[in-house]
Amino acid sequence: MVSRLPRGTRGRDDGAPGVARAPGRPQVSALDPGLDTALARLAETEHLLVALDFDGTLAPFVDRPEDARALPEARLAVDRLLEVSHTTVAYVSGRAVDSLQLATDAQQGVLLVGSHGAEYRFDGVDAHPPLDAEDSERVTALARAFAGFPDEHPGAKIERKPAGFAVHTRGLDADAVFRAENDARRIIADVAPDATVRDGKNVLEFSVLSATKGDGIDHLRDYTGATAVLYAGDDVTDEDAFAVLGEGDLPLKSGEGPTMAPYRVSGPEEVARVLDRLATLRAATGR
Ligand SMILES: O=P(O)(O)OC[C@H]1O[C@H](O[C@H]2O[C@H](CO)[C@@H](O)[C@H](O)[C@H]2O)[C@H](O)[C@@H](O)[C@@H]1O
Repeated sequence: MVSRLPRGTRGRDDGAPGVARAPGRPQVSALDPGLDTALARLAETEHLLVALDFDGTLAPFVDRPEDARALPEARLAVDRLLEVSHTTVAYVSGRAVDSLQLATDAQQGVLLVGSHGAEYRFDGVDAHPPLDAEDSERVTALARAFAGFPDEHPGAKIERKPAGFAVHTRGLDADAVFRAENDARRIIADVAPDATVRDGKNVLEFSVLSATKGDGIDHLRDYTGATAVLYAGDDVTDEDAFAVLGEGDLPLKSGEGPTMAPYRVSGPEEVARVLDRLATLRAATGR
């Protein structure tokens, strides 16, 4: 359901004369007043969990998944949040947890949720997907079935994950995307018809597990004892995370597209601005 969608302002009052800002900090700019009020309320909570999707939320999209990096100002805002007590930051991604660790160069203390809620790395301890023998066989069979895929679909890339694969089509023309996705869906239907299939931005993903980012948020909430959660995400799979948020939490959509999140900003730059503002508000509570 698409509900009211207050939007962060874009470019309004940026770099106003006389407004001092620390190097690397996002430019000072007024946020949507409704969003700013919600951030101020959130900052007052006893234990705050700030859970952040990565690609499209902290990091702009790039052609090669291994090249994606968070905007420096987003990273700096996370650093500021990590300095405040009773505040936990988590990265929650469709990436495998190893890939997420590499791409984020995750700061000490940041909790990681990978593979859409199937993998966790909390305080240096890994919890891997509980693949039984049958699941493992299905992953192996899929690997075999997709072995020739990049040759049959030049430009398409396969990204391996512990419980499945992503078929990347960024940069292909519409016909090639259509053929690649059709072919991938056919292979999955033949080899692992029960697999979970997810559409993303220029990517088709499939997993022999059915965990969602909503499971990831529930687990993070239990683990941290968080009394309120900000979750920011840009893609369809982030709707699973928004769906488990409730009273007192703050769902924030990054970028275009339908969403159930009541707050929206235009993309990673504005997400960084929101996080910086939240860090300021949270620090001002004296924690
Ligand atoms: O849940 P997320 O952190 O948003 O991860 C979703 C997928 O992100 C990555 O793919 C996307 O970003 C790439 C780098 O910018 C881009 O090339 C690709 O087109 C996007 O779909 C990642 O590679 C996937 O594993 C994630 O599931």
